[in-house]
Amino acid sequence: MSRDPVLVVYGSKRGGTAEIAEWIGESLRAAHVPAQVRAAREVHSLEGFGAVVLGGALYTGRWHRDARRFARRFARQLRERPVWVFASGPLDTSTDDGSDGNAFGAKAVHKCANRVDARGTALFGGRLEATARGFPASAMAKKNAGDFRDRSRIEAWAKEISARLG
Ligand SMILES: Cc1cc2nc3c(=O)[nH]c(=O)nc-3n(C[C@H](O)[C@H](O)[C@H](O)COP(=O)(O)O)c2cc1C
Repeated sequence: MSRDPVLVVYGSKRGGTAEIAEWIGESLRAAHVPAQVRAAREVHSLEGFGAVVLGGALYTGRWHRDARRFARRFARQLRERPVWVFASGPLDTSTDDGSDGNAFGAKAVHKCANRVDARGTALFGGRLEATARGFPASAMAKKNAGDFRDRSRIEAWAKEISARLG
């Protein structure tokens, strides 16, 4: 097994995707794979990391800017390492079967994943709190608030990663 830690990085606006990244980090460590979790915009080098899991929230059909920038900035280094990509978005259970479901923006995520030769890409449900402030989130929250992140599915995905790194 590679001794270098896995870097789990995320772009998140309202914290839901950041928490998914933490769950992934915890699952990797539980499988004896060292992992560090960071906000994508705070990472300035991939040196010392053996693999990367890059995730971002979906907003208006786009992957979070920090995730896109990270993929662009480190494209070459990412292609030299095992990489997995995820996105969190739909406020429903449509991705629970492993498909892209109603994830508006999934295409852009797959495109980015291809560019960095990702070994796997997963789309997860999102979370929008009923108390979300600011427009249009507050208006959306009136109809679509809820937590659609399936933690056990996310942990199973992380376990697959640890098995492939092992
Ligand atoms: C204004 C707004 C736009 C959104 N646009 C999309 C979208 O285009 N596609 C999608 O799948 N989810 C969309 N969502 C759902 C978010 O991706 C979901 O709430 C996600 O969990 C947010 O992650 P974060 O808490 O890490 O910011 C949108 C949510 C809001 C509030």
